[in-house]
Amino acid sequence: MSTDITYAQELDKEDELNEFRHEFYQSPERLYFDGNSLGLLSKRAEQAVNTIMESWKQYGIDGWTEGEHPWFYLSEKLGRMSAHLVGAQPKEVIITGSTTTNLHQLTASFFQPNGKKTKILADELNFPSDIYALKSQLQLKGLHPEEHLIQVKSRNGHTLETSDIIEAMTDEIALVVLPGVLYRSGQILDMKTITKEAHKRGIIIGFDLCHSIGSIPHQLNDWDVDFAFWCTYKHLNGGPGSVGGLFVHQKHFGNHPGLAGWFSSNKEKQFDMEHSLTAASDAGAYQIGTPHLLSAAPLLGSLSMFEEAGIGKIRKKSLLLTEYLMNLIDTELIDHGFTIANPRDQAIRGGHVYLEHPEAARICKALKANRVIPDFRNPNGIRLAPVALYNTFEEVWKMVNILKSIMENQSYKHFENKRGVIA
Ligand SMILES: Cc1ncc(COP(=O)(O)O)c(C=O)c1O
Ligand SMILES: Nc1ccccc1C(=O)C[C@H](N)C(=O)O
Repeated sequence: MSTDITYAQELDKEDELNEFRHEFYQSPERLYFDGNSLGLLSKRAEQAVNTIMESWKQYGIDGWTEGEHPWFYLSEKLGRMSAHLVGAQPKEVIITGSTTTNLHQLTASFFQPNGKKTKILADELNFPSDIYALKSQLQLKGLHPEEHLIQVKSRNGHTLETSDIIEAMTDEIALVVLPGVLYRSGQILDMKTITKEAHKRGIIIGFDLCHSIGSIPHQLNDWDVDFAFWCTYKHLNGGPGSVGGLFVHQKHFGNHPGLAGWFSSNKEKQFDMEHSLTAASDAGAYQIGTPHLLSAAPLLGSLSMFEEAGIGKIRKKSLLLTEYLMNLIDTELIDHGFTIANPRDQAIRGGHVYLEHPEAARICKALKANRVIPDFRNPNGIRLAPVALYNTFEEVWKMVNILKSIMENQSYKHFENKRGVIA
């Protein structure tokens, strides 16, 4: 592979998603590689917020049923628009809540300790919020997390072995909750095999898709996954705090939600104001209260880009970008003490590259001072996400060369090797 910038420029010419980049607000002097933490704003997402504001302006309360996107049906509509990203039937997805509140809802609904089966299986590498939620759900059922939450260990601190996960599925496990893609190493778990093995043992299984949705394809319905949940502010570019999503397999339709509210209702019945809930007959049943419309609105714009681009093309470009980035790191940064700690194998490599370095915290600060935006993850990780819809190969080239000069001139030493508040 050539390390010349002209090679990167050639790759950009062949990029079939090229046009989408111009739809995002990209500052010309900034190189943004943090789309796995907060995706960039697109003009379509901005426009969609204006459209919802306009219906509020024009219709007041009647915006629930009037206007371009009647609010009463927006969560369902956005669910249908997201279904192809997770391989779901349209009615299996709803846009609602946040990652953590959806996990609470789904655990309250699907974790039914019974007889010997009283434990939840998770892993030791998942994002803390999921672990906090699972522990508190156990406590609500009067179960001690120290005893009832089992966390699969990682052999190398970065990845999980499918065989270790399966081995941990003992006859005491009632529920498994795992990430689809690990937030640090970017490893993709074999959701299909793990689901099959869980079901063989009579265990319900759900996945956190925060780092996989919009980055890799999924086949949740075919894989027979029981439930999944995710945020929409990373690869889906819904904006800070945008409304999350969840999937419930159609085989569970008709069950009562663990945490009910009037938006769990069948829509025809909702305004009958009865005190006994008739829950929606699809994933809509897992909604609770009034949708956060202004935080859902950007998704109308951003999801339309995914419908047009298609997750297949997005994944293809993402793999080329991360391959190119790793190759450049191998050749240009070899002498500077970096380790590529994400899997290289395409079958289990997610959408970002994870570098480790003992000086990672201050290297990230030096990158930011040079207008390159990575993110730092404790204790020594640098995440770099070249995003298919808006990053170019040339940007990857520039970023690696800036990183190289920071290492060569040791300018990172001007900063303290300590994380900031957020990263
Ligand atoms: C894997 C994972 N789960 C949960 C969360 C937290 O979710 P939220 O703050 O959207 O509830 C994040 C990131 O914030 C995450 O990366
Ligand atoms: N929600 C946030 C709010 C503020 C700062 C970061 C986040 C993240 O989403 C971090 C992300 N979950 C991560 O994988 O590190």
